[in-house]
Order: sequence, then structure tokens, then C-alpha cells
Amino acid sequence: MTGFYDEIKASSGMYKFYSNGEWMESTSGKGVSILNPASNESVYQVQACTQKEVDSVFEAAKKAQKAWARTPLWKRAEYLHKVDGIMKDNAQPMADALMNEVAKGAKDSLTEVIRSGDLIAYTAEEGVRYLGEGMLLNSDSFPGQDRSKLCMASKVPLGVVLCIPPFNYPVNLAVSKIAPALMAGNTVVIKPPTQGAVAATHMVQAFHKAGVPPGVINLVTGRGSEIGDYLTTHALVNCISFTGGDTGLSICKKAGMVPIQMELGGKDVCIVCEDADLELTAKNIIKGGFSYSGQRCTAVKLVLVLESVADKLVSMVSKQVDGLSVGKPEDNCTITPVISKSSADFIEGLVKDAEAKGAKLMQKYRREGNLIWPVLLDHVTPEMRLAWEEPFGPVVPVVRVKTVEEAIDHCNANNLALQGCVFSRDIDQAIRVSDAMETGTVQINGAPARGPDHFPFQGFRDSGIGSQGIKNSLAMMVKTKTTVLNLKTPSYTLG
Ligand SMILES: NC(=O)C1=CN([C@@H]2O[C@H](COP(=O)(O)OP(=O)(O)OC[C@H]3O[C@@H](n4cnc5c(N)ncnc54)[C@H](OP(=O)(O)O)[C@@H]3O)[C@@H](O)[C@H]2O)C=CC1
Ligand SMILES: O=C(O)[C@H](O)COP(=O)(O)O
Repeated sequence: MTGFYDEIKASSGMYKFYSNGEWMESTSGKGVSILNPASNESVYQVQACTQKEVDSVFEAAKKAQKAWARTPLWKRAEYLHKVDGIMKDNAQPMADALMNEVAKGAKDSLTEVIRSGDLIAYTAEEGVRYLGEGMLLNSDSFPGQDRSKLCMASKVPLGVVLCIPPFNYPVNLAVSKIAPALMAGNTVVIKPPTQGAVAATHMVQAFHKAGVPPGVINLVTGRGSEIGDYLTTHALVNCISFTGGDTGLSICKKAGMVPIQMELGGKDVCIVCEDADLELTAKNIIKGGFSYSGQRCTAVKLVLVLESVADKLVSMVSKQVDGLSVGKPEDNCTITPVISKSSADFIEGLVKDAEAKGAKLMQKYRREGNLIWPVLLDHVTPEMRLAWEEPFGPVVPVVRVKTVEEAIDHCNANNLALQGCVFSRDIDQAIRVSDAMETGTVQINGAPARGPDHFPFQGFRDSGIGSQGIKNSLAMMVKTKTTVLNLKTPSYTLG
């Protein structure tokens, strides 16, 4: 009996890429190793696709696009609902891959797959209504015009959408791009993050098994540093949807006349006012700052607390940091090894810089390989890198401020402006602070978060271009087409 995922793997053990409805091996004969973050040893291999294979994948996507766009909207929705069911029925191997290649906790890995199925289903539902709606305009609303023109505006697909997600949500941040793109009648080329590529490969099999026609969804693998530029500057790309770090800034500079959706890094601040509920705040700093070892663009990455409540808050948070579980993803630990040695070195550099400049470490700094024990740093000052840079690790710095204005100024001085949060019992004050914070989202009395996935999600300044969230992503994946009906005589002339 053959298993659901058998065909995605070659006899060599290397995972295949997916082009024009077929699982294939690269003619390069080369693989890219995926390292298990816990051991730094190779756990999987994916194909190192060649430029010629990238060309053929784009050609397949372009060729399939017209017929896909002509497939009725309800039918495209039907395919997506099928994918949702198939993904959930075959979730465990996909979740296992996540655990092995990005060291996400076992339970959270499964949650990512289920959440992704839900996202696909919601996109199908939202899409049939939103994409089916257009606009009708009569000419006589504009000065000097009579009613002799009827303008019909509708939403049409962009063409081929290139989707590039990051390592921390290789499945969820892939489908958040793929589902709206497909629903809107586009075809898709995905380039998954190298760490996370096997989970993404499993995910594509759900589309294949749902019978999505050849060429509609395609997957190429290889290191971003090797094939990334070739992909993003390819002549057949009609839209780029990217989530990741600074790479996004350079993609923006290189990409030509194509719409771009960018979700980049964050330095999400948590402003704690004097009247904040400190228990609630501490709980949210822990959840927001340390879940998945702080490797979330929406993680709390800086606490800006009013001096009068700082001692109490730091002590409450610090106690909870001491209690966090540290270890293996298989054991569902909150703190697991960070994605790579270079990432662990970078995080360590930030901690050492702060320590050398006088920050107080509330926990002894400890690291074994890529596993970094969680640490809260008090008395961080603006001279320290940690006050401005994104660690993407289990490290939360605390800056003590004299006024709420000082906290807002710090927040707005950073080029990263994804999310932020404010804690106060006074809702009027919280709204004033929220309005003053120039970030894509502000959470009041809760930690930053992207979900639920239908909420608009966007970064200001260097944190992004455009907005995600299911409806906004559907809007991103279409262009407006108008058809004007010119009448011989103005309407309303009879009767
Ligand atoms: N705002 C948001 O929604 C989110 C932002 N992020 C941010 O992402 C970063 C961490 O994720 P990480 O995966 O390390 O980010 P990277 O920017 O390093 O990588 C993101 C993706 O880009 C690919 N890539 C690398 N080089 C190129 C290139 N030249 N052209 C095209 N694609 C390329 C990577 O492939 P490969 O792996 O092969 O190098 C990967 O698929 C953090 O800064 C984090 O804040 C993360 C999640 C959400
Ligand atoms: O990649 C990220 O970090 C996410 O976009 C954050 O998603 P979450 O807030 O749902 O964890």
C-alpha cells in the first residue's frame, strides 16, 4: 500500500520539487541540506533547482493561469475546501517535519497545520463573496456628464504570484499567500525557506491530491542566496508576496513593475503605564516574548515601563522566566533551540553587548549549541543594540522610562514598526497611546499577534508594504478592470 506522501520523496531520500502537476528531481543532481536546529546535523535534503527548472516552473504557471482564471469562482473555492480537509487528515507528517527542521514544539507544529487548513477554508468563503463583487458607476454623477456611460469595475487576477515565506511559519505563511492568490485566479510559484522546505513540500501534496490542475501551484527549492534573485527578478513574475527579514528590503529595490506584498521584521514594543494590571502584563510579556523562543515577528521585543512600576513588573516577569520549560520540541518545551548557529551567535552578541554596557541580566546567560536559555535584561538603555535590534530569540530587554511620551518616542524612532502593545486600566489613555504609536497594529492589554488570520496585518516603515489578513490579501491579489458601456442616448429617456 502506498502512503499519502510517498511520491514527494525520491529513492535517494531527497525531497522532490513540484512543477506542472508532477513531482520531480532536479537535473542539478545536487541537494540542499536542512539541519535539525537541535543537533546542527542534516535531517533532510531538498533539490537544488537550476535556473532552467525555475524557467520551466514559471512557464507552467503562466500556461495554466488563463484556464484557472476561467474556472468558476465557486469551483476554485471547492478545490480550496478540499485542500483544507486533506491537510487536516494528513497533518501529522507535516507537523513532524516542522518539528524536525524548525524545532517548533510538537503541539504548536500541529496547531500550525490545522490553523493553515482553517485559513484556506476561510479564504475560500471570503473569496467567493469579495471577489464576486464589483462596482457599477453612472457617468452623470460627475459634473457636466449625462447618463450615457455605465462603468463596470471588476476584480481580475494579476497572473503568476511568487510566494516566499520565512522559516518560522513555513506552512502557515505559505498558505496565507497561496490561498488568496489561487482564489483570485492567479497561479503560484512557491519558494519555501530552506529550513521549513520539507513541511512546505508536504503542504503542496495536499493541493496535488485535491486535484488542483497542473501548473496552478508549483514549488521550487534551493537556497535563497542562490536562486532568490533569479526568482524575484524573473520576467514571468506578476506579483511578489514575501515574508522575512532584511532580504525583503533588497527584493524591493530589485523588483520591477510588479505589485509587492512585504511583511518584514518587527521590534514590537510593550508600553507599560503606571496604572497597568501588572499580573496581566507580566503574563503577556511571557507569552508574547518567549513562545517559540521569541522567533515570531510579533514577539514582544522590548518592554518600555514607567519607572514607578518597573521593579514590581521586572520581578514578576523574572519569576515566570525562571519557570519556562527549556529543551526539546518533542517535549513541547517553550524554549527550544533557535533556528541556526548563526542566529544563536547573533542573539548572544546582542546579550553580551548589553551586558558590557551595564544591563542587568535577571537570569544567568546560558547556551548549549543553538539552545539559549530565556533571559530578561533590566536597565537596558538606548546605547545598547538590544534597545533597537530584533533578537528573534528568547531574550526580552526592559528599558525604564520617565514618561509615556518617552516610551512613544522610542517606539516611533525605530525603523521597524510592525506591532506594539500598551497596558493600562484607563482605556482613554490606552487609546491615546495607541494612536500615537506609529506601528501597523497596536494591541491594548494583550500581546502582539498576527492572528486570528482574518485580521488586517501590516508593518509600517521598514516592517512592510501592503497589508495581509485574509480579505486584504485577496485584495492584493487582484487588479481592477473597468468596462465602460457607451450608450447612444442617455439612459432614463424613455417612459
Ligand atoms: N512581518 C512578518 O509577518 C514576519 C517577519 N518575519 C521576519 O523574518 C525574519 C526571520 O525569517 P527568515 O526566514 O530568517 O528570513 P529571511 O529573510 O532570511 O528569509 C525569508 C525567505 O527569503 C528567502 N530568501 C533568502 N534570500 C533570498 C533572496 N535573495 N531572494 C529571495 N528570497 C530569498 C529565504 O530562503 P532560504 O531559507 O533558502 O534562505 C526564505 O524563504 C525575521 O526578521 C522576522 O522578523 C518572520 C515572520 C513573519
Ligand atoms: O511570522 C510571524 O512571526 C507571524 O506572522 C506571527 O504570527 P503569530 O503572531 O500568529 O505568532
